[in-house]
Amino acid sequence: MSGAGISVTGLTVGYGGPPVLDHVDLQVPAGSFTAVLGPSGSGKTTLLRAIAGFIRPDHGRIEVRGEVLTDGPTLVAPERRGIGYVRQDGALFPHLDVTGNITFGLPRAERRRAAQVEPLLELVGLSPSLARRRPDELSGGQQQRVALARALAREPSVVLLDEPFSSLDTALRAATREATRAALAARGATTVLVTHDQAEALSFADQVAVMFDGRFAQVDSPAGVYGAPATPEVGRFLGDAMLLSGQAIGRTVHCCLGQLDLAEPATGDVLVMVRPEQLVLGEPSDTKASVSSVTYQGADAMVRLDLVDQTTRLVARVPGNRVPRPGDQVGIAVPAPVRSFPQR
Ligand SMILES: Nc1ncnc2c1ncn2[C@@H]1O[C@H](COP(=O)(O)OP(=O)(O)OP(=O)(O)O)[C@@H](O)[C@H]1O
Repeated sequence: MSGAGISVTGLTVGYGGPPVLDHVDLQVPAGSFTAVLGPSGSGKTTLLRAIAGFIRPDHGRIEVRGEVLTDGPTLVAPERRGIGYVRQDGALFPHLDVTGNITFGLPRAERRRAAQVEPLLELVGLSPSLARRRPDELSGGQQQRVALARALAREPSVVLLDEPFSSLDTALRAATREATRAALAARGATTVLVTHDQAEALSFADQVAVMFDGRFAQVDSPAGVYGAPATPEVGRFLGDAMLLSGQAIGRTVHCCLGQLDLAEPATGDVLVMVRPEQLVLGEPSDTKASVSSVTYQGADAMVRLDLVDQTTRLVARVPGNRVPRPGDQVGIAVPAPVRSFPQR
């Protein structure tokens, strides 16, 4: 197995009914970060719970650090897996202070050594002055970091994070995510993060596994799933994407935006995927459009366009200092090669 991290093979879970996970394979190299990204109900938490040992699957094998933990009759108990698991809600004990929460799972002799809590708090970006506070005296982001420190206290080499940042507001979310990633990287932990937030998955992970209906549609680098999605559905799920009908011949495709270069050769009827940042607006040219509306966002703006003489509606992301006005006529160029999918 690659780097003796996590290896999942043929994992099928049905909870007594039709499969919620259907022959799922996943390799997470040791010390790397994988994000499992998918819509609500696609099976992400089920996968994490199976790796943690809370579920006996119908089929499949789970190895961690080269050791078989789940396979047929073999089901190593969760507490014997050496895996840290951070749940969505953090789940701190309300009657224990920060130190009590962090040391809770440790052997009794180690619990008394409060000194070891301080480096853990620093590792997750929390001030040691918070050590005696109870959870209700902490912000949501601080509580999440305490939950992470608790998971790290046993020094697990594998950490599973189930949407741990979803209850936080945008700024706190980014800061907590970065502190968490840095803390895990400092420990060399093998990490799986479950999320339905594509920006979170792309920024956190070395590898993104996109899950729909209990199967992985694509497992690839962040640039791979965003820039070269395996299917139109993956393309749409990873960010804004326009899918336009076209005819491909080799490295060229004809569509409503004219003749565009293809990143990969194709033939016949295709769907062309164009992301808003790939449209470059300029002086009216062969491909003309009128601006129907603009949403200014500071650094950039989303410009909705109607192609002249056609019914096609498009959206372009343009720099915030070069924003056209509604009613303007503009030319559209697509200088970078685009992706296409066979028409089904
Ligand atoms: N204990 C259970 N018994 C029966 N069905 C379950 C159980 N837990 C989850 N399911 C079902 O399995 C499917 C996948 O659930 P899961 O929680 O793994 O999805 P998810 O992708 O993590 O969703 P979310 O993003 O909403 O947390 C859902 O249809 C859910 O209803």
